[in-house]
Amino acid sequence: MTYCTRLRAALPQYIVGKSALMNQYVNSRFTNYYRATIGADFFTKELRLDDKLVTAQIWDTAGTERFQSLGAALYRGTDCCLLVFDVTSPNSFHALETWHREFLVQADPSSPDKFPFVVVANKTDLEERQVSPRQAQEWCKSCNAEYFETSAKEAVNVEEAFVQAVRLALKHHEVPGNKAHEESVNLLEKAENQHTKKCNC
Ligand SMILES: Nc1nc2c(ncn2[C@@H]2O[C@H](COP(=O)(O)OP(=O)(O)OP(=O)(O)O)[C@@H](O)[C@H]2O)c(=O)[nH]1
Repeated sequence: MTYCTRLRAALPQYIVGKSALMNQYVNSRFTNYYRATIGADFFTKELRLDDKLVTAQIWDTAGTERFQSLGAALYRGTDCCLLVFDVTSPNSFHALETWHREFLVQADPSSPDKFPFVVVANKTDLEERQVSPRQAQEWCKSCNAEYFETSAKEAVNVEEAFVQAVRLALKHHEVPGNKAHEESVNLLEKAENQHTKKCNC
């Protein structure tokens, strides 16, 4: 059975390493080269979770673009949101509050207080850390978000963070009445049709 779920990396306007995290998770690669994301990038990743084959759609949104300008359509139907900050940038950490709030406004989930968030503290390989794990964990507790410390550069905890996001996304997706439920089912049908076509060729 194939499950299809959607995640978004909705992130503050700092170059916190969103694309690097994606690249590490999807392609097992890292580069020091910086290329700004324009609009949003889209990736898929297939993974086996327990007995289920899951296709995760992961959206990497541009950190330099105003959140609102991307439009609610991009955020609706999301099953889980990853909020990323850079542990060497207190500003990127403080911006999480705004991104968290704005995401809920734009995505407009059926039960905002139950919507799953994963907070990712990235660039932990750097020595000039300025946001402590305790500080970050306290904030996560206040909004019921799960917390991971990562280094996209050294491939530390990246897979763990994404896999947990997929688990939470599936759980959210399976709750009838969630807006994401219907949209994801449509996506699943599309994927199956494509698969049949491929097999017939
Ligand atoms: N040392 C270190 N550098 C990192 C890490 N992750 C990303 N970087 C670097 O940080 C810079 C920005 O990374 P990106 O992944 O492009 O950042 P982004 O958040 O996607 O930026 P936008 O696309 O502008 O939103 C790049 O030069 C990366 O090489 C990390 O874990 N450790």
